[in-house]
Amino acid sequence: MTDECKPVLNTGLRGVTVASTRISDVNGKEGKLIYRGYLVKDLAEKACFEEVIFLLLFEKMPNSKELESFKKQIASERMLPSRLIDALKTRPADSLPMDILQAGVSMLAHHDPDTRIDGSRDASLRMGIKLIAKLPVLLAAWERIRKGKEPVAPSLELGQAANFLYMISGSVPDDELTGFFDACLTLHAEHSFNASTFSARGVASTRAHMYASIAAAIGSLSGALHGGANTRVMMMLKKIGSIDAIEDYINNELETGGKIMGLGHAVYQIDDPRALILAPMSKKMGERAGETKWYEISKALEQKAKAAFKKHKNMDIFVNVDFYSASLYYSMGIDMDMFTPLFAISRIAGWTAHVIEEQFADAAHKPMLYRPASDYIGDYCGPDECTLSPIEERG
Ligand SMILES: CC(=O)SCCNC(=O)CCNC(=O)[C@H](O)C(C)(C)COP(=O)(O)OP(=O)(O)OC[C@H]1O[C@@H](n2cnc3c(N)ncnc32)[C@H](O)[C@@H]1OP(=O)(O)O
Ligand SMILES: O=C([O-])CC(=O)C(=O)O
Repeated sequence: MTDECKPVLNTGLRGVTVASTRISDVNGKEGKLIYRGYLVKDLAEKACFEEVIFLLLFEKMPNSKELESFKKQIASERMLPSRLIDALKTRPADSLPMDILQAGVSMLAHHDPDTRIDGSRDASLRMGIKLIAKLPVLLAAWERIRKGKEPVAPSLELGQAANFLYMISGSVPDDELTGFFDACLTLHAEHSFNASTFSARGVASTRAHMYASIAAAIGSLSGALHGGANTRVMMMLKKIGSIDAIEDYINNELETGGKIMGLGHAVYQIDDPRALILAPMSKKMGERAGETKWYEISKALEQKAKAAFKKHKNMDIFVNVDFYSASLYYSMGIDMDMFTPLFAISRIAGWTAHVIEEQFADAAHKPMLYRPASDYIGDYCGPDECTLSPIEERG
């Protein structure tokens, strides 16, 4: 077969089902996202993030007693080893927070005896809960250390959302701010076999432990085409700067083959249901901060980009989760390079559930070690293998 006749195999596994999952479903046609049977929209409106974590890990919504005890369990696991804080203080202040998180997760493994227990579901669950508790504390500690401040010790009383905002600022946030951030955590918590979750599952499929799997997921989430897009959306909004400059920006990107960050999705063929919830939240948070400019530029950019894609590329384009979270976090006063780490301290809930499912699903649904095939383009020496000549004879 000549090269021209060869089928294109760079499919990114789009539409290929690689395993079953009970954790979530992304319906790309209808724009519906379901966590273990519940619509994400309902969860964001009516449940707190800890209820969602419980649902993802234990396959049911908790009752009040279960929730209280689960919240206490998470709070009791928040403290970081002092040697880890000392290590953070040795890192260059301009290290990327996602790199700090990835390295921090690997360092946390050194302190956890559960990593030494091979193959136990209980140990895996314990490691997952420890990571859910510690990841935001690690991030908040870094946010302060890089600015020359001492970390704030985590609270035993506050929930995940309020405690994180408390640890970065040193003051307890009001209920409105906590509520907004809590909903953001719920909206980002899980999304089936996205790139970072698939990375975690790929590592877990080798029976490596929870920390190894989560470190891989964090690396994957950091990329610009995945979770890293939210930071780039804000950079783009700042570069555009005003509604008047939007059209030129879009035309330039489309003409030069660039990407408009926060648009497009590998699964959704309609606006991302999370973006539909985040857009009005961004507007409200802008009003609260006394600056709606970034929301307004986002809204106008969405409309103009949709029209431009139709005109220039004859295709429909849709907003994804990263599009409005950017202006929302910015209005909350969060630094731009912290947006993707915020994604990580939420998605840790989904990742841990997936690692456990990958390793401990019942026999009928147990996934196999991932090992896809590849198409070797072996045209180095024509149709035959290359002759290995001694080093002194090589050109
Ligand atoms: C949490 C998340 O991970 S959500 C995604 C976050 N990522 C982003 O926002 C980055 C920008 N978006 C993108 O790069 C893409 O939309 C992806 C990678 C997310 C998904 O895209 P895919 O399903 O792989 O589609 P693909 O990249 O093949 O795009 C199809 C066409 O639409 C174009 N397209 C898709 N998204 C965009 C975009 N944001 N800007 C410009 N063009 C785009 C592609 O260039 C391609 O055009 P072509 O056929 O002329 O080459
Ligand atoms: O599912 C995907 O490909 C990306 C995404 O939206 C997510 O991980 O939240």
